[in-house]
Amino acid sequence: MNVHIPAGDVCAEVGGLIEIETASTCAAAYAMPITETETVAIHHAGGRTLAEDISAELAMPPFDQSAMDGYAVALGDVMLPAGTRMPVIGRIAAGQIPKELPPGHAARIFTGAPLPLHANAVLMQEHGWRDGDELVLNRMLRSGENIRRRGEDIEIGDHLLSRGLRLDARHIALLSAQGRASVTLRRRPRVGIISTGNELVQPGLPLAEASIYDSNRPMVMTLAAQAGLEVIDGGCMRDDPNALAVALGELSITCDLVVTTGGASVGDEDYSATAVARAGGIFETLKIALKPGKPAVVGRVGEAAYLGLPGNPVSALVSWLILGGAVVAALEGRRFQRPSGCPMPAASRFERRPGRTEFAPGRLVENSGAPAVEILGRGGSARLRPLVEADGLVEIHPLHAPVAPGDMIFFHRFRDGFTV
Ligand SMILES: Nc1nc2c(c(=O)[nH]1)N[C@H]1C(S)=C(S)[C@@H](COP(=O)(O)OP(=O)(O)OC[C@H]3O[C@@H](n4cnc5c(N)ncnc54)[C@H](O)[C@@H]3O)O[C@H]1N2
Ligand code: MOO
Repeated sequence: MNVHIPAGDVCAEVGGLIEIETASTCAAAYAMPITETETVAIHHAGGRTLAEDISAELAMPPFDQSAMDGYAVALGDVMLPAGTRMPVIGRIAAGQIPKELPPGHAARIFTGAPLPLHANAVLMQEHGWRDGDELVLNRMLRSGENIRRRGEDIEIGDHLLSRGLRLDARHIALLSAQGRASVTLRRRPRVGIISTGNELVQPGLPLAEASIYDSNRPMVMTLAAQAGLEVIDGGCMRDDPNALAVALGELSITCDLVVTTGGASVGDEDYSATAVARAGGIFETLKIALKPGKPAVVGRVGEAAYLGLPGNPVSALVSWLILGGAVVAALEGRRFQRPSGCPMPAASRFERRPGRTEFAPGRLVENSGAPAVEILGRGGSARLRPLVEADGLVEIHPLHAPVAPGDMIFFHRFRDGFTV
């Protein structure tokens, strides 16, 4: 059955265009959260979504230890002044089990080595010198100096990480330090990606007249892979809604999300919504208060979420970051939080009309010694060069028009999380 849900039923409309947040919510509503989990070796878990809550099973540090190369000193409650002398007995390297240190004595010790019993301070080796078997302090030493105490970072039972978290290198380090060789993760979302357009030619083949090379599919496949998804290449298809419907139906059997680029707008040759309907899916055509990335189709085919990105390459990129980010988060059972960007002053004037949130390529520059961002590539949703010359995307508020030099705009540095 073909079901078309008019945009107004679900989405709040603002001046004929829907707000970005509403569009993201609409897109995400079609995603069915993945419930399957799998156990994965810790060094393959980066970028994946945690499916278990993690509590500390190990205190960290696990034992009292030296934070410096130097001398462990059993100084009792007193503070030792510079010039103090004491006998040095023993040597403790990392990994060795120390003997008890009698009060008033010192032992050579190295960073990470366990403190001997009674030692309660470590003198950095730069702060003392050896006179035969004796250590001479050349500065004062207080109890507790240069010691990492057992459990001072983490105590057994502390809550560490919550299910739904996307793991990065910091989390992998913490899990490894806890002795975890593997973790339970949500299965990776599987995304099938198709580009559409009679004008498209595959890179590597000769370019026919009135044709361009397909750049969207490789770009979105790369973005999806960077977001930790399993990517299935659905190929490049002609503007034929029946053939596209068949391809969507096939991909929806194995994929959690099917993405097309092109044909998302209002032209007679824009077939993505028609193809979804012919595949038996449901959809909404969105007109979003977003520049570029105004048109998009969201919906579902079978059990797979569907996302029809606009054909212009920069539009496809922005639309993927905004809508794709929301759909992927929903599939992974995460709450989608669109990165807020970092406030930065604009380096120069940027003319624009109010109404839509605008994303434009931006380059970091220095303005009278202070960092600022220069907006590149005026109005070019089809222009890849400014995108490549940029350090990130600037985000301009819908009502901020025009942008004057020094005005605050929001900068999203490429790879600062704004890669989904
Ligand atoms: N009358 C209107 N026309 C258009 C509107 C509108 O509101 N009213 N919106 C414009 C906007 S904004 C965008 S964005 C585009 C979106 O168009 P479609 O999603 O239908 O995409 P196409 O028409 O198929 O292609 C647009 C453009 O992008 C090129 N393209 C398409 N696929 C690829 C690819 N895989 N690699 C590289 N380039 C691609 C295509 O050749 C076109 O130049 O619609 C506007 N029109
Ligand atoms: O939205 Mo179109 O994406 O302005 O180029």
